[in-house]
Amino acid sequence: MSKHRTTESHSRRRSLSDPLAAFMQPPANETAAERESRMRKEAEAKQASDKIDEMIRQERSHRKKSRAEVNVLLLGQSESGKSTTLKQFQLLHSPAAFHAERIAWRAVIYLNLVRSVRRVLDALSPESDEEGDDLEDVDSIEHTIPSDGRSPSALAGTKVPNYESYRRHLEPLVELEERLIRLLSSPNSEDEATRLPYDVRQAPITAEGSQVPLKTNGKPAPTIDIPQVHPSHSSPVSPVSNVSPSREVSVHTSINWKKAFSLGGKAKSPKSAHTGEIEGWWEDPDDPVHTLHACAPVMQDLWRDSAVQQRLREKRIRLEESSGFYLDEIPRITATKYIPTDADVLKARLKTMGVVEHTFLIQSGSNRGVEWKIFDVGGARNQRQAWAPYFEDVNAIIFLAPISAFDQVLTEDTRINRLEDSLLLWQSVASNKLLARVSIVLFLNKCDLLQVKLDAGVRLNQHMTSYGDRPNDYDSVSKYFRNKFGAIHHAATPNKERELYIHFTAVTDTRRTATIIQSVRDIIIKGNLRNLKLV
Ligand SMILES: Nc1nc2c(ncn2[C@@H]2O[C@H](COP(=O)(O)OP(=O)(O)OP(=O)(O)O)[C@@H](O)[C@H]2O)c(=O)[nH]1
Ligand SMILES: [Mg+2]
Repeated sequence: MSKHRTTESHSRRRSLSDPLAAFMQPPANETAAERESRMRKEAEAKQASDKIDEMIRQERSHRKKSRAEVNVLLLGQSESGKSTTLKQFQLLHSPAAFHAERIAWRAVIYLNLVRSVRRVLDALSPESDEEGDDLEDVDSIEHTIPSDGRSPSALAGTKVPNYESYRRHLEPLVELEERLIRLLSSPNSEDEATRLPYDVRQAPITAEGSQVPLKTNGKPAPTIDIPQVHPSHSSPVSPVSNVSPSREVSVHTSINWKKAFSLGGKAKSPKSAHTGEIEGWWEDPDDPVHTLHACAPVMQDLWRDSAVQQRLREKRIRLEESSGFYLDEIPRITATKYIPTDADVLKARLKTMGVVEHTFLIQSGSNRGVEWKIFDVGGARNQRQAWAPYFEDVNAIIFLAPISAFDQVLTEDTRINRLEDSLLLWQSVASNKLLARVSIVLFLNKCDLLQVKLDAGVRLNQHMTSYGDRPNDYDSVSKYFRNKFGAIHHAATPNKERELYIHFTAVTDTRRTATIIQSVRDIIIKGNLRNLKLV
């Protein structure tokens, strides 16, 4: 009771020194009805005041967005090319850092290569015939939907006489694959032995779906994900890794992931510490390159074997079009002193989980450089819920739709056609009210693969009946996609003034992409200036 009185007398005292508060004080002889009316008015006044506060906050945030920095979000389904586009931004705007990081991609490229070899062996194994060969058995990356209605196994037949010999000679790759995955995921176990050091903050390997996101600065740490081959093709003697469960394996990473793999520190020979000589990993007998180098001739024979090629054709496995394909360059990639080229890094495949942020200082004309933040998100279905929080502060979106994927299905849900998924995703982005004032640039990506596919005779109308009898050539097909995506935006956008910029891209092509990035930069800057005038 006495406490209550004290509080009341405090507020009375405060009110005497504050004329506005004194004015707001209830009259001493206020009736119940007067009190109710006063309370209602006060609540209304508070609501109005909160609304003004919110407007001020929004305006401040808008002004900040328009002036101090540009936030760009890369969106699109998994394997659409978002991370590759980010690499192109790095190559253009921080080439020194990109080059310094090239060596860090060695482990990823090795793993991509080893996994391609394994896919070939899996496709040849007699077990794969016995089990049937439905589309879900192997990563769907290189699998396509048969357009003639027949299952690939119905066509399988060619035997590969040297299969057993290939399998035996390539067995060391089983252990190597396990090691590379371990290296990419758990730094503590092997970094001494391999000269591929890791950031110790990375979390251990986990199956997708059971990941425990690490936190950095309050946000979940980005993770990487390495596609796994379905174990149904394995046998006790098959060179199929026993670290490979049926699901994809996730590897959590942190911002320092690439730094941890770089040439600094342990990637040099211990000798260099004493002599000052720059020596390399090739001196270390435990480095993964030696196993690869030793297996290279057999890998090469396997890939060049006409019976193997025939078998892959029968099974409609087109590894050449899949992510992380290096089988055409085995001698170069497995050379002991191999250093990844820019093109190799752009081709390397690591699935993104979470959101990765990169900052660049971008000069435009006489402008003294504006900070650009580019956010690269995971595109797989279970990753998309992480996108929305980034919508609020975004200035521009680059949406990637891989138009070569019209005959492929999603890895995460093999019932869904990839292009259908892209179209739906595009519609939901284009119609999003939160993004109404955000500039949107559409990359109709993987045009190089589209050309190859159409040239190989794959018909679009077998997968999209709406294409009808139009010619199955690159010009007609690409125009059709442009119109289709354009029409969806036109119908769905809540901002009819918004101009849509569409580019046909192959984001692994550095020269072409550099030109496109320049023009995207100008579009985004222009859009930003326009918004600035509206403030
Ligand atoms: N040939 C060709 N390959 C491409 C193109 N764009 C991307 N790739 C390759 O496709 C694979 C997947 O690209 P990413 O950039 O990792 O895809 P993403 O959209 O980041 O995928 P998530 O991280 O799973 O969301 C990589 O191996 C790229 O090198 C392209 O235009 N042409
Ligand atoms: Mg990615």
